[in-house]
Amino acid sequence: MHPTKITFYERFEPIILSGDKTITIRDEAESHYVPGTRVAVHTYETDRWFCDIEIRSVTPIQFDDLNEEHARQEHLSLEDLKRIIRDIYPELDSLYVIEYRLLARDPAG
Ligand SMILES: CC(=O)Nc1ccn([C@@H]2O[C@H](CO)[C@@H](O)[C@H]2O)c(=O)n1
Repeated sequence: MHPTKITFYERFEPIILSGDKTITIRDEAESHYVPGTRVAVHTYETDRWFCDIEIRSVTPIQFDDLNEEHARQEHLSLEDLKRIIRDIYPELDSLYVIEYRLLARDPAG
């Protein structure tokens, strides 16, 4: 079964809902999303739903190959992106770029 839910740290909610953040970078355990499928987005902290996304692609990436284009799609500087990924995944080099588009957001949010 393909996964139909993903969580994000709450601090990224505004840039996801504005459409400025269009990728997330995850480990192998979270790499099994299927392009074309709809996924519910919840906050990591409280499991609150805040939008749905459609998966566009899932692409393997090595940490050392992260570039300015990934940073732009994360709405971060490359330096900040690398620091954040090192905080979440210390010592992990094999990562996955999950590209998505915003489908629906909570009208009350
Ligand atoms: C449980 C768990 O791992 N949750 C994660 C993991 C990653 N991310 C963000 O995705 C991008 C690349 O990693 C960065 O913007 C990260 O902060 C996130 O919001 N929540």
